[in-house]
Amino acid sequence: MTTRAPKDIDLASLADSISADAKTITDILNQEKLPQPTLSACGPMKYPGGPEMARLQEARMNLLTSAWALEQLAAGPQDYIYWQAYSAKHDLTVLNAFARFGVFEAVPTSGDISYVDLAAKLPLTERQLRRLFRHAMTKNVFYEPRPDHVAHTSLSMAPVKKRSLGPWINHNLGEILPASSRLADAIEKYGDSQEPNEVALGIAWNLEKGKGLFDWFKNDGEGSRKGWRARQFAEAMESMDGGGHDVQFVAEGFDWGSLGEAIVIDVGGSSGHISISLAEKFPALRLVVQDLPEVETAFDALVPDDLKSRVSFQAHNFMEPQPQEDAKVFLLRHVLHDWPDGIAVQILRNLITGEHGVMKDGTRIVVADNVMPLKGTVPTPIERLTTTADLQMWTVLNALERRKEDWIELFKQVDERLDPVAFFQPEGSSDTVIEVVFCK
Ligand SMILES: C[S@@+](CC[C@H](N)C(=O)[O-])C[C@H]1O[C@@H](n2cnc3c(N)ncnc32)[C@H](O)[C@@H]1O
Repeated sequence: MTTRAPKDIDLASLADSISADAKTITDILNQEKLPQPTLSACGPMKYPGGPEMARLQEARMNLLTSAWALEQLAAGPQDYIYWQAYSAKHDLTVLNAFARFGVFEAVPTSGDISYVDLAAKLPLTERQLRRLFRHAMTKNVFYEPRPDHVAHTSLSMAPVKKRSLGPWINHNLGEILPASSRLADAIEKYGDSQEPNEVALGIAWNLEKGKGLFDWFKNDGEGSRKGWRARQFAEAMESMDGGGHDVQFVAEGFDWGSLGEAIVIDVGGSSGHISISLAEKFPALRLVVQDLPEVETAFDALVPDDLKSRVSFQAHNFMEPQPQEDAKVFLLRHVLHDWPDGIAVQILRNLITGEHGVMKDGTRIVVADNVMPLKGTVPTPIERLTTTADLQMWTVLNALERRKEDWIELFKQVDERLDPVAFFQPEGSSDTVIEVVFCK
């Protein structure tokens, strides 16, 4: 894959490639008798994935890349930057308000509703609703099928059909967006600090000195509400199944079937969505999800009855030595990227030297995380997921997304006996699955 030089990008060539890629996608969906993408509320939620859809996914990535450039050329440089600075933040704030006040769910999934009737169902006035909707509709989030009435499009239906998108919006736009807007302030205040507490998040939320993201999540709220942010975060993580983070990629990235009957520890496994999907696919596995105690209620709500005998929850702080001794694999998905090197080293060492002594020979650590790609080696939409994750980690924890050589160096720093034997990035995945073997 090569990056095109700016001088080679023009309106006519973009329009041609968009037309060709759109035709490829349409034809493949027709051949497979699958529905076409649409903004109509009843449309499909996402494109089909898997290795057999590689050609469709490639065309889709090209189409997105070209469409973004087309928008920029159509706007022109001055207007594009001006509009970005002016309008884009409000695209996000309307989504945040819709999620916070239950607007997505309050609009009927078929037919429409008047602004007056909607206001009667919600803690928002008719005037507030009209203003929020008016802006959202410019980006096809809801539409007005007749005057003074609002109805769903496929975009506004997404959080209704996939409930975890609500907590995903609340976390990203309610909690992280105020912090992102303070990144420049954090740079001015802390320079290039690697301390997890000297971050934009702390400035935005006025966090107590020395307290970081997960302390805040655990402790915010009073009485039964205490820890509500940790629970919301766990629900938000469930929506990380799609957009390059599909849960199937963890299953595809390592030969779980070869383990036979085995115990797998899902370290920092949140509400267990990855363990549940592995348990469904690999019936010989037993999985233990370890996370902060505040997350257990979210786990209880998610784990299906028929998997309860094979997927369990254990409250465990990974800053302390590992209590499980019989595991064949420790899985860490989207955990190490949350921490700067010094702390990531400590988390991994706590696995190697646990409460019961040193890890057995041949035990594996499977890491599913971004490996920062070399520039121009992955499609732009996938690259944007890695750069987004990198900035998000910087903003909230002074952590980072690592390049392959950074990962190799990290394992070496932890223990010379750790051998990263495979780096595998499933087709369409933004994450790479890294298999690390402990050899005594
Ligand atoms: C980014 S999430 C990843 C969740 C999950 N592995 C996934 O792939 O969706 C990081 C997880 O680490 C957990 N965590 C943070 N600090 C922890 C600690 N000290 N001990 C155990 N878990 C912790 C958080 O509660 C959260 O569930």
